[in-house]
Amino acid sequence: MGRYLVTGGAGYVGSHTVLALRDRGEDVVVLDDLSKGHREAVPAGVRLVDGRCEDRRALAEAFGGGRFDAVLHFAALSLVGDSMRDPLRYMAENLSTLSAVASAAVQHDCRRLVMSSTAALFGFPERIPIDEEQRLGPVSPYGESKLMCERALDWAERIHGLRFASLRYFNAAGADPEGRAGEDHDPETHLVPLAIDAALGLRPPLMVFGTDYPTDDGTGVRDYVHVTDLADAHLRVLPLLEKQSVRYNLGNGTGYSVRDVIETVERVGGRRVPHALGPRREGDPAVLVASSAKLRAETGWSPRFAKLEDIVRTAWDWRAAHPQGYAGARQAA
Ligand SMILES: NC(=O)c1ccc[n+]([C@@H]2O[C@H](COP(=O)([O-])OP(=O)(O)OC[C@H]3O[C@@H](n4cnc5c(N)ncnc54)[C@H](O)[C@@H]3O)[C@@H](O)[C@H]2O)c1
Ligand SMILES: O=c1ccn([C@@H]2O[C@H](COP(=O)(O)OP(=O)(O)O[C@H]3O[C@H](CO)[C@H](O)[C@H](O)[C@H]3O)[C@@H](O)[C@H]2O)c(=O)[nH]1
Repeated sequence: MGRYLVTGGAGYVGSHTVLALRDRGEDVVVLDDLSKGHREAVPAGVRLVDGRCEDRRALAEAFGGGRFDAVLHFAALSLVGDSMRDPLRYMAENLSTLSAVASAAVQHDCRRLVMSSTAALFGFPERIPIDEEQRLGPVSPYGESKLMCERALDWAERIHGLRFASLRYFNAAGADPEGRAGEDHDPETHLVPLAIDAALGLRPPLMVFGTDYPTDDGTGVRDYVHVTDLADAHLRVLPLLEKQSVRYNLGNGTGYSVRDVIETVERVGGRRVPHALGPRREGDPAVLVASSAKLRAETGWSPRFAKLEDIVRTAWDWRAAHPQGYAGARQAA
């Protein structure tokens, strides 16, 4: 059994990765300030340190209980639109959060770290699918902040021997297939939960951002990857860190348009998705689809939920069972 620290483990991708680690019998500590995450998303048997990654006392408490085999770092500000309004906060906070956690890891003799990176590193990509050789060119402070984090880790490796994996997720979606966790953001900006909530009548009609993209149906195309498959990728890169640091683009490799997502939600849920057509959202590329060939070849990773319909079904089931998200679980407790 190993010991792992998961920062941001009360959040969406982090909590699903905590479940994957626990399912494997690992010992897990979560460090999360609950600014976006939920206490109820941290499963029983996992210690939650409620504090900020930049806070020395919280770090000392998290690292205090014994040596970690690796740190999985999810905690970050992660809203692209928000970052366009508050660029310096995004740059400063995402870098200082990563730096504080990486320094503490080195100090406590843990030299393995996995970081959540993003497709936003590539900005408006030159070619589809996007492999690791493509030019990095973020077009938002959020993307830029994650690129700075990757560069900081390069230096930490050279100077402190801290090995790292940077996983550049494309569009995380779906929920734990056993119904133990799901997506509950406030504000919610992601397409799949917004479309589901519109269908369930939990939110206003969905606004389709742009119908004049150079895509088959004019709407934006993305690579939706199941959150449990993302969690699995984290587990699979851990053994590689014994030898080297790695960077992988992480998606299913198939693009679906906004209209595809709407139709899929309607099919899965058996209800209409009320929606209106609107202008493009500033900074949105037309198409983002990953090549995860390198990850597949080097770790054997392969998505269990390759079809959009299967991803959407898990998200639908969780939301239909938790119309108030984790707040419902709080009231029931
Ligand atoms: N969701 C996606 O589609 C997606 C895509 C690409 C990359 N990412 C990256 O993956 C990671 C997880 O994303 P998510 O969707 O699960 O986000 P999330 O907001 O659900 O989770 C982040 C968690 O970190 C916590 N947190 C934030 N700042 C903190 C701090 N300074 N100290 C302690 N805790 C802090 C929040 O309370 C939250 O629980 C982020 O780094 C994000 O940038 C997400
Ligand atoms: O209300 C909405 C929300 C989204 N969209 C469209 O749906 C697609 C997906 O949008 P999301 O907001 O769900 O996801 P993004 O592709 O914008 O963002 C994702 O990829 C980014 C990198 O580009 C970041 O990593 C971010 O965290 C991650 O969620 C886009 O074409 C977007 O224009 C709509 O039409 N209406």
